[in-house]
Amino acid sequence: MATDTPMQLGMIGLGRMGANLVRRLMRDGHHCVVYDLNESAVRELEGEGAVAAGTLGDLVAKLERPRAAWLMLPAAVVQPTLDQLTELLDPDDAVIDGGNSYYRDDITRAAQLAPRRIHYLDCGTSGGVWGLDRGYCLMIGGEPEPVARLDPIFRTIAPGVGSAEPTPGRHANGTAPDGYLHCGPSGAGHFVKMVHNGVEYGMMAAIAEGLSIIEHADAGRRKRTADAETAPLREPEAYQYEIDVGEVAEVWRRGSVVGSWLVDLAADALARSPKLEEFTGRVSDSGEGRWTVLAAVDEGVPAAVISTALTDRFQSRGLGEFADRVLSAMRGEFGGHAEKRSRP
Ligand SMILES: O=C(CO)[C@H](O)[C@H](O)COP(=O)(O)O
Repeated sequence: MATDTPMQLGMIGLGRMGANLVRRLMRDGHHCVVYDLNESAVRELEGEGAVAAGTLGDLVAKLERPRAAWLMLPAAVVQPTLDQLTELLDPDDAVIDGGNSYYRDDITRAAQLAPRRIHYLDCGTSGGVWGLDRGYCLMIGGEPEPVARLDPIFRTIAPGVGSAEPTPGRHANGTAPDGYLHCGPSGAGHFVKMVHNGVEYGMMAAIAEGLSIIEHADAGRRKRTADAETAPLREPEAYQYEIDVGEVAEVWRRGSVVGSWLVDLAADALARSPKLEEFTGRVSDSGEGRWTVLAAVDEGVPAAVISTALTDRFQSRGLGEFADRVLSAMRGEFGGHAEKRSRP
């Protein structure tokens, strides 16, 4: 592949996502000027053909006008970086925030930059570490003109039409079949990406729970002590299966209704480590799940699966421990039920 319309883009933030976006752009014939606080990340991409910048000012100076600068940064450092960067920009330049910022911050930022005619686009970017080869699904918000101007950049980053079968009966115009979509005005891109990540929480939780139920299908074989904490297992003979969950994930990948990239990834992880012993099971969350639930509450829309998946993550980090103590205490109070000190 090689683009018909090579463009120049400044990339600020060369972590796994930013660096691979640059590589994908350069592979397709675009020109990148790159900056990161981590100099070795800059040098590495310079070795691959990017133009290195030592400071934000240097990056701005090396970009042709109207400039386009893409931020690929953790949400917490977007604002300070933007404050410095936009001081150096001119009317008609465009900034694209490709990270996972809160869509409400996009609305504020775009409005603040509008009087200076600096365009601010929000671009939800999904694809993770696999995006270099698979491409990244892009969910874009902002004014139509800069979105149209940057089309060759979005087109290169996105997976392209070949990445999925065409949907029968769906019109073929527009860019969604290529894997990128102008979702609406400022904030709309990150709004759609926020909900995408909420969906991700729910799907991940369902896959994990299903595989866990299968992992425990031998519960009838496990020895229980007389003072076990749990009620006796009903019909132990019904739970006598020792099923290899890695093999189940593998077979689900083939023709099943739940086959998906997330199942592919689960199968991969289980193939490397059947009991996943290197994980403690503390699952982080970086904001999008919470914001999705807040939006559902504001809209008055039921979102039980995503909400539960979010609080499961809190539980995984021990944040439910106090509630568990209160439960245990109440149980002791009303029934004199002593808490079991050790697990069977
Ligand atoms: O955007 C992503 C995938 O689409 C990121 O991987 C996501 O930020 C991970 O989110 P969390 O830390 O909340 O699980």
